[in-house]
Amino acid sequence: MLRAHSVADVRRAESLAMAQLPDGALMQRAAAGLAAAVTDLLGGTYGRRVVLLVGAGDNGGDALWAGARLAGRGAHVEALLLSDRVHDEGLAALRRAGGLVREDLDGLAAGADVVLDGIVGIGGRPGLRPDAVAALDRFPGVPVVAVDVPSGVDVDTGRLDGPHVRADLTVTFGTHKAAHLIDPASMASGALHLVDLGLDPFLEHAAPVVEALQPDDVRALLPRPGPDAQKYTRGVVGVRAGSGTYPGAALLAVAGATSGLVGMVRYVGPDAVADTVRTAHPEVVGAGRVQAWVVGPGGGDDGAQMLAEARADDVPLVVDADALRHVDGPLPGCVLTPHAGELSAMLDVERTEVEAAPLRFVREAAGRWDCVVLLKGHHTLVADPRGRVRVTTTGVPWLATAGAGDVLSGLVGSLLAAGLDSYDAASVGSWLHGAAATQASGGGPLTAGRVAVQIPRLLRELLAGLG
Ligand SMILES: NC(=O)C1=CN([C@@H]2O[C@H](COP(=O)(O)OP(=O)(O)OC[C@H]3O[C@@H](n4cnc5c(N)ncnc54)[C@H](OP(=O)(O)O)[C@@H]3O)[C@@H](O)[C@H]2O)[C@@H](O)CC1
Ligand SMILES: [K+]
Repeated sequence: MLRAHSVADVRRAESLAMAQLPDGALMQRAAAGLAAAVTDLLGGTYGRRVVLLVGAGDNGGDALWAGARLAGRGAHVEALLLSDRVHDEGLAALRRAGGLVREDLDGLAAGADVVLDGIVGIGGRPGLRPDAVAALDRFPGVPVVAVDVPSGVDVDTGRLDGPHVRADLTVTFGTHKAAHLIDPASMASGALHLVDLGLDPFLEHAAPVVEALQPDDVRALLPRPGPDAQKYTRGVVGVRAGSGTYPGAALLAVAGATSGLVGMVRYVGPDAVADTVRTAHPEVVGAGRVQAWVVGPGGGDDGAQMLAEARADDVPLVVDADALRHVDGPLPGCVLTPHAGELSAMLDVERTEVEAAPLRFVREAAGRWDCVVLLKGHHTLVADPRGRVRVTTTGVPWLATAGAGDVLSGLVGSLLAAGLDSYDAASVGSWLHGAAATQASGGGPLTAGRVAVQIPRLLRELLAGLG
């Protein structure tokens, strides 16, 4: 499991670790890891041109010490100091290694192979000062490596408030921070590289702000049939979706549900849609007992009725699309799967507010409806009423395509019916959905149907230990 911790917990862990180490040891570990990552990015050091943007704190100190290491190995390193006071020892080390130091933009070289953003780290406030913005503007198209976090983002929430760095790579220290994983800041972090500082023993009891499932976690959680399995004991999922206007949503939700994780899939909906569903999926049967219902995709005006009928069975539900606006009270054990527009309507706030602070609103929704809420986005969030949050880091931008959400709700429903609790079902389903999309995309466009077809292949690889 990948975990992101709060700034307060990182500070606590760092001070406990530092109490057992010689002065400056953690910064040296950070700088060594940073220099190695920059060397990898550049494919070497000799003759490479490196610009350091250096702020007042230890984040600038990391950049200076890493710059000294790179200069020692033949890189041409120039540091722009963005504050009157910067890390003294780091500055002296850079000078000793032959690095150049500038106090304003004028003397700075015009080109560079990489810019290191050591403006601010976990001690920074959101936004950037004009001198930092001007310095970044000087290097259009040059790869930016953020030191610990892209400067200017809100580290604990992932919110953006004013200008900020857009990194190609973020080299972070000790543990991940929320801003690396949570939208919109996650989009400013680029690729992530974690440098181990030996903080894990000191973070053991700190609850993460968010966590992200990894292939081994998903493999361990996947339901699999025992030797005495029967179709009913494996779980039965029912889908109430589709309408005369949106028959395709029923097909796609059923396609997500028939990924092979349950013993049986039922479909209940208008006769004409049911015929189409059964033609495409002959294994799907009609009404009967289920362990979970998927309600709402393409339901149109029937959303309220679909939800009422599914609730009558007293089994866990996945509530999606046209059923979401009819949720009128707590739904313990269930999963709601809104996108930002649907959640904003449910909470009666502007969509832009939800997009600016998805972590806040997904938590609020999980508390309000006493159930798991899966908020779809670039990095989908899954929150439970206890305040736990998982973030999905699988997937590709091509997955933003019509019908992808229908496949997801069917998939999550099948995991619920197979016996996973609502938090695991939603987060594992979202992980699988993103990973299947990445495979199906192969770097190019994809349709929702192809994501569904890919899921059993992905499961096969995961179960074989290839994921
Ligand atoms: N602790 C450890 O063991 C280790 C820590 N490590 C490293 O330390 C980093 C944390 O360092 P830190 O605490 O010195 O804070 P940091 O983020 O550098 O800057 C704070 C200063 O910036 C300023 N400032 C604030 N907002 C600003 C803004 N928007 N724009 C511009 N300036 C702004 C503010 O000063 P002022 O406002 O007074 O000018 C304040 O003094 C951490 O991210 C990691 O990289 C690693 O070496 C591993 C070991
Ligand atoms: K930074």
